[in-house]
Amino acid sequence: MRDRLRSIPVFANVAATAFTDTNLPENPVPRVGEWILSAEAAGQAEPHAMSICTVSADGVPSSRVLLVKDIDEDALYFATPADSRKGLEIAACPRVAAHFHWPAAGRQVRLVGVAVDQGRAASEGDFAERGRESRLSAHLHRPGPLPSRRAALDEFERLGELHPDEVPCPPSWTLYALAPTEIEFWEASTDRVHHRVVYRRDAAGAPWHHELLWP
Ligand SMILES: Cc1cc2nc3c(=O)[nH]c(=O)nc-3n(C[C@H](O)[C@H](O)[C@H](O)COP(=O)(O)O)c2cc1C
Repeated sequence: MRDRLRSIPVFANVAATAFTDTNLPENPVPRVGEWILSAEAAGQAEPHAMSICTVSADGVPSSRVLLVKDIDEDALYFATPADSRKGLEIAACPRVAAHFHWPAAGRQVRLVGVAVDQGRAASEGDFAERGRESRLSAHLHRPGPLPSRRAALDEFERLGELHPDEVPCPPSWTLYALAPTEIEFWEASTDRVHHRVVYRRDAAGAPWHHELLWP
């Protein structure tokens, strides 16, 4: 395994860098969206998927992948059930870390911030924009173990019959804003002298400061 893993190419698709010290915006949040779109243009599948790490009340971290639904000047938005593991952990500790890796673009972004519940109207608005199967599958979220895959398939079919037209938004479906206080942009360079810049601010809404970091 060791030799096999060490033979896998890295940064194979790195293009000429567009990341320059003179091209740094004052507000880095929209730049995350720009990097998502340029990763898509570079051929990255699901470039809007980020891993997000939460922490349990007793300090045990856990991470999973979520889709980013929107980005504005101040935050990234994601949606998930509030009674999921991540939702319960956010309720106990809203501080989260998130991460994108776009191999097709040779880039990553790391974020630290707080997750903020956007309320029922925004959550229902997000739910309404999901495809029918995704709306139905949101109703399959239950606590505890699943007895068999058959049970989930049967329940999915039952839900489809129960809701032939409109699929109601589950009360726990929640749109969250991830308002970052730290964002680090990383871009590979073929000479291995990679680029890093970190932005920090004291709180959401406060001014951003940035500095370059050693590779
Ligand atoms: C590409 C991808 C996108 C996903 N998008 C979402 C999403 O937007 N919302 C969500 O609740 N789960 C999404 N999931 C599933 C989560 O990764 C996770 O398995 C699920 O939400 C349960 O997480 P939890 O037990 O940590 O709460 C996605 C998974 C993948 C691989």
